[in-house]
Amino acid sequence: MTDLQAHHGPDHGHGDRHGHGDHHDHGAGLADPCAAESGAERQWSVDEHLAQVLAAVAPLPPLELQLLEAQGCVTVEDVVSAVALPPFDNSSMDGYAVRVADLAGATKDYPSVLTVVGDVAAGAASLPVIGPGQCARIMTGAPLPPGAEAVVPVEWTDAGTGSGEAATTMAPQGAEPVATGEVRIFQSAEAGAFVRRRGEDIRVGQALLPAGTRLGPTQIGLLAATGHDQVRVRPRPRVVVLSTGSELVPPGAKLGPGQIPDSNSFALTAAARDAGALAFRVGGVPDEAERLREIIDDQLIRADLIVTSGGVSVGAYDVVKEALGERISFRKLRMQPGKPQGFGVLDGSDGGVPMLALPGNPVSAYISFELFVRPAILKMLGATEIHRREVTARLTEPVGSSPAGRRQFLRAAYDAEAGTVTPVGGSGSHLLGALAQANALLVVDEETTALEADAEVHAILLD
Ligand SMILES: Nc1nc2c(c(=O)[nH]1)N[C@H]1C(S)=C(S)[C@@H](COP(=O)(O)OP(=O)(O)OC[C@H]3O[C@@H](n4cnc5c(N)ncnc54)[C@H](O)[C@@H]3O)O[C@H]1N2
Ligand code: MOO
Repeated sequence: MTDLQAHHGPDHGHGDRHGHGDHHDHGAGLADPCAAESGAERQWSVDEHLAQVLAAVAPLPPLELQLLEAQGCVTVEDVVSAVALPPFDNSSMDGYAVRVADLAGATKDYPSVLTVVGDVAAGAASLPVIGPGQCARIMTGAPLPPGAEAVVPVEWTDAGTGSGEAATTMAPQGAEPVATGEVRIFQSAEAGAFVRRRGEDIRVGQALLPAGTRLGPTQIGLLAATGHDQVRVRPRPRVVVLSTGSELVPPGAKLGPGQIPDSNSFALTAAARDAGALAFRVGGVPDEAERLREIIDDQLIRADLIVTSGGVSVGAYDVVKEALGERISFRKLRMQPGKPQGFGVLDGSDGGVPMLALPGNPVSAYISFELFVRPAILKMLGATEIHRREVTARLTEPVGSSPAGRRQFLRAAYDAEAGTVTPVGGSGSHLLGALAQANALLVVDEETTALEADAEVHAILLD
């Protein structure tokens, strides 16, 4: 017995109600493999297993990361702005920087005629001083020159062409851009018109992002805009994903008799990345315990978490169990799919490395990931919300049978507008087609063996 096994909860040895009318449709009319019961062996609830997994993982120690390395990571301290945004008063339009008194009463028929004393492009370092009767050509984002109080867009002017017509661009076709001479302005403007004021977005000393913020594109943009090139976050957990099975070949390879493409390592690696991990896919490992042990021991050096699929049941070639039976705990969970699971903490060179051994059936592996691995990754990331959103919805059609004593997770389509959930495909753990169409998991609790249409149900949203 491993340490983990020694931590079994109070119902150790109770077994469950499984096996007593515990039949459910596996979608393809096959007998339920989960229905075979193994005597009084203790079975774990979903919540007990999850609690043990979460107790064994901790938020990773923080690091300073370059902004783009920190995407998807969670900040560990409040970030305060040392600068103002915008950093200086600047123009929001291509046009002319003016003094408002010079435009009093300006109209199409009686334009104000101003002398253009300079040209201010975005990034301009030296600025002309605008005196009475003067203006400067100015571009969007360029600093407002001293003396100017407002900007008029080029469309309110003749752009210096002398034509008396409103301009459509700063450089009318066929004409040279004019930053000297005179410009006619056909409308008056208020002080501050088309000027973006220093600090109107962010003030110096303003809190930008509180500790615990998950950095998405907009937060990264804000950090860059306020001059941060690095940010202190918890790094992404490094997750090594391994699939086991001698029948597996890489997708795209020619299939020999009995062979199938390895899909789990792809789905699980993608799911780990989606959760915010830095995931490494280690291709299918054949059912050879010694080989698997070597590979896992090699991976320990770079892993914060190891996830395997397959080889955890009771078959003759259940290689994960064979290879690691002494180092992690294997148990049965009161859930469908996902009954057989392994979990433990392996000794790494730099401390313990949690390992979750998920069942090989592709739907079981994915749903197990959603329920146990994803929250573990999010906890390591330091996220405050580690679970998917759950909703209550109205079931559109009956669920004929659900195994007693097991929490069942059915693939489902959730319609947020209608507030409904509809099962998609059967409950078989090999039915990947419907999984790819599902956006939710319909949860049928342990006590419920059938559901009527219109029943109020719980669903876990997958996106
Ligand atoms: N006698 C019993 N047999 C089974 C039981 C049981 O209680 N008694 N449980 C069944 C349940 S439930 C599950 S789930 C599976 C779990 O088995 P393993 O984790 O040992 O998985 P494998 O046997 O390796 O594979 C199962 C199935 O999935 C396919 N598979 C595996 N890996 C991949 C992959 N990377 N990509 C695509 N498909 C994969 C594999 O070919 C098998 O068809 O055990 C039941 N049996
Ligand atoms: O139903 Mo198994 O539990 O296919 O994962």
